Amino acid sequence: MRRLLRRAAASAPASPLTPETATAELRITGLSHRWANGQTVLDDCNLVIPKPGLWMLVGCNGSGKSTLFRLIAGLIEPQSGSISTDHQSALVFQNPDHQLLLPSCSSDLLLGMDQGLGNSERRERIRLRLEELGLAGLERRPIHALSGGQKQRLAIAGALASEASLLLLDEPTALLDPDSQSSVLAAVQELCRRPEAPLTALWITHRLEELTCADGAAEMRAGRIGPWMSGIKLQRRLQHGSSDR
Ligand SMILES: Nc1ncnc2c1ncn2[C@@H]1O[C@H](COP(=O)(O)OP(=O)(O)OP(=O)(O)O)[C@@H](O)[C@H]1O
Repeated sequence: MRRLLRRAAASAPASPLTPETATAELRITGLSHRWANGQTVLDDCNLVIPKPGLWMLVGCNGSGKSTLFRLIAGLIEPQSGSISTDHQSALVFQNPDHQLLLPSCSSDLLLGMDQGLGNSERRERIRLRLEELGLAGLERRPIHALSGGQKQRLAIAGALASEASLLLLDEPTALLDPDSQSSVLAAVQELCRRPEAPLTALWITHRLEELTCADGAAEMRAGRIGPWMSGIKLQRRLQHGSSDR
């Protein structure tokens, strides 16, 4: 398996992995980020995703959640600290219309696929990706004829078409009605809990009811990440206005 290790240029060169590092799906150590205007957005963040599953982050606007995702996805280089994972990551945004670029379901999935694959292999992968997101048989469906929930599930299928196994979902249900919200959440939950090759998903939400579906949940506050706890426990804490820190 590939292991990606991004660390700040100023820190020591990448060393052989310790056994402890090797078992985590994602390990973030001492990660800080400051914007050019001097604002510290992430302040010595530490996070370990110990196993595949659906892991949720909550935090008020501006607490640094999306910046953290951009660092994990490699869109920004760490200024200090390190990010280590075996997985290829892919981002899924709030609005699938910003992510779906081609006119039909299959053409959109093709875009993210390894261009070296043969036609039958591509067709089979498209079929599988659609099936696992509850979109079986919609290869030729124009994207404008999908519901909001179907579009978001297609965006997730697109992320997986690139062979990503670490999904970074940034408020993927914020624009959806309750039924579509449930369909997206259930689809991701199933992918994260399937017996074979379960995915690891990190999911940002402001919808506290979603926390009950998480395998673990943590709060981001002023650029720091709190400890993992059960989604129900974090939900209760936030509803009652208390916090660990
Ligand atoms: N490219 C940038 N340059 C300067 N500041 C930025 C940049 N991107 C984000 N910020 C600032 O960093 C802070 C954190 O932004 P971020 O988008 O990570 O927060 P968030 O927790 O995802 O918020 P929200 O819940 O509103 O999406 C904000 O104050 C934002 O204005």
